[in-house]
Amino acid sequence: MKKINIAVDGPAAAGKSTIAKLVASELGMVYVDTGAMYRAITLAHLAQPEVDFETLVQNINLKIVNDNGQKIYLNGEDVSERIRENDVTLNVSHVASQKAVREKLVGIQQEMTAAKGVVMDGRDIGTHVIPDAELKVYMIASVTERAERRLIDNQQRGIEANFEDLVKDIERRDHLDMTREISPLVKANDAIEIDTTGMTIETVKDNIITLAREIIEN
Ligand SMILES: Nc1ncnc2c1ncn2[C@@H]1O[C@H](COP(=O)(O)OP(=O)(O)O)[C@@H](O)[C@H]1O
Ligand SMILES: Nc1ccn([C@@H]2O[C@H](COP(=O)(O)OP(=O)(O)O)[C@@H](O)[C@H]2O)c(=O)n1
Repeated sequence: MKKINIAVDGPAAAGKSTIAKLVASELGMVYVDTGAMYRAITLAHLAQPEVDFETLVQNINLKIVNDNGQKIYLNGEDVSERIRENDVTLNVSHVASQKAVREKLVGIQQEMTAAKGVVMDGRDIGTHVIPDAELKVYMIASVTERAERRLIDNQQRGIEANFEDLVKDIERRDHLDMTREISPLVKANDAIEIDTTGMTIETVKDNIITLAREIIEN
């Protein structure tokens, strides 16, 4: 069977991580959430805002454990839940626009995908990290549906949230991510767009599995 990489990109809270994790599990592939890496660097920046980004990323110890899901450790501490909190979410797009940060993380991500067999989700995976990925998916959904989904996520995690603020945050982050200078969020020319508005998780997952199997088996 052919070993492939799958790139899943799209705006905030479109369902990328949820679907990428399920697809990886069903196909026996490794799931990598790159947003978590930008969030972990953001957490480090918030702890030391006076340190420039170049120095920050040189001295950081980031460990990513991908085993049926993903855990992320910052300087030895498991920060997988902490990075979902509002202070990180508010600052992450600014941190992710920094050249030193992107160079460091893209390097790690390209090492992780070199041997193939990875489903990786983010903003620039199909365009910059793995431009030769065998399957590229660009996942979108309406802003209101994305905010409703994130509201439920946050309530389940015990993170304070309300619908109006989530709509604003999602729109603000999408704008920053789509207009930044380095590797902005954009659909790769060869990506397949899936609008998940009104779709169940099962249906989205099955659509991508079908696309992947066609490539793997041919
Ligand atoms: N059709 C769907 N596709 C993907 N996620 C969905 C769908 N319907 C509801 N959800 C929910 O939406 C949320 C999406 O969050 P997440 O996967 O973290 O998005 P992203 O990685 O794009 O930010 C999850 O809580 C998931 O259960
Ligand atoms: N490959 C990536 C992944 C995330 N990011 C940045 O990291 C932020 C958080 O990503 P995420 O996937 O955790 O965001 P959510 O949509 O899950 O809230 C994004 O808003 C981008 O600013 C990026 O620039 N490039």
